Amino acid sequence: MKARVYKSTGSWYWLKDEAGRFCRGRIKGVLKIGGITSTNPVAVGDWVVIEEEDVVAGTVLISSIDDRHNYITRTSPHRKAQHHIIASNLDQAILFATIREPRTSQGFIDRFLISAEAYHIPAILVFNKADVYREKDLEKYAEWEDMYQEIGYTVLLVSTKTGQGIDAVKTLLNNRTTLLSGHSGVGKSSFINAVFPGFQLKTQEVSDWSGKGLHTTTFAEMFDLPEGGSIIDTPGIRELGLVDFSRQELSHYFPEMRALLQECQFNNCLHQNEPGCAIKQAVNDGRIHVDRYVSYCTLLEEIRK
Ligand SMILES: Nc1nc2c(ncn2[C@@H]2O[C@H](COP(=O)(O)OP(=O)(O)OP(=O)(O)O)[C@@H](O)[C@H]2O)c(=O)[nH]1
Ligand SMILES: [Zn+2]
Repeated sequence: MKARVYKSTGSWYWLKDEAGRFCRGRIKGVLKIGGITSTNPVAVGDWVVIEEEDVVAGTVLISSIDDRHNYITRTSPHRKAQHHIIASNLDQAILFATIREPRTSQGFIDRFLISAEAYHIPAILVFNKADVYREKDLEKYAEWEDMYQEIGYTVLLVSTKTGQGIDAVKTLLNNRTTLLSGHSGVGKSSFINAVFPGFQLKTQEVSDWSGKGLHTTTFAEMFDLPEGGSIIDTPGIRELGLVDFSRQELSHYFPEMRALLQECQFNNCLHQNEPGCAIKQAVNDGRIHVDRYVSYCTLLEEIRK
């Protein structure tokens, strides 16, 4: 029978089988996944095959893991030798951000988007605390909304306080597995509490099964939403780390640059001062937003060769 992993504590896993029953499972023998060595072979979000172990105790054995359509790691998706998979099979990642109290920086937003691109996870931007935005903040929001929508990202303005825009986010969560990310204090918990009353209670129940209390800071955990779909919200992974890749790869994770890369005169162009650079041309023409190009240059500086 198939089951999905909701929580991992190292040696035991909390699973939900196809019939909707929760059970506790552990790994049967040695599991190999596509030749990858991982410090935790089974991750939250994985689909696995289970076999009955102890019917009375309700425990099962995990005998194999289905291929993952994507996953996030603590270090990097490219450092295969030592990576630690935190969560898998994500349909989307939402970044909660704010224009005020406090202002999320564009650098942080772009970092998140680039990581999501590198992990092959569709990203959504949700700007919260609309109720406190002043005119200048709303102008900034409008500017970012234009800039990011133009590239193809979904951008929403919400307030968990007044309820503005909340239904639109709720709709996006339906029947999907969503990773929630964002700086501390942007209102992720407020959002969950506002749209899913009673959810807190449920988290408690699920987390108590091990009898060891909550260890959510180190281990990812997935929760079902009452109206279908599930979210992964773990403090330790709220800020998707910048993945580890080469300087050459960086522009591939900017969707607005990706389409133009073939047009640069040099195929190893880093879009700095090279002649015949299609990216710089597009920045000059206004087809690529100059602020996104600045983010690109800043990140390029940070990446060692
Ligand atoms: N004005 C206003 N304040 C909000 C809104 N949403 C959340 N807050 C406040 O922002 C603060 C942080 O909210 P939380 O929901 O705890 O933020 P969080 O993202 O879960 O933070 P961590 O749990 O630290 O990651 C709280 O004081 C909330 O009351 C909003 O829409 N408007
Ligand atoms: Zn170029």
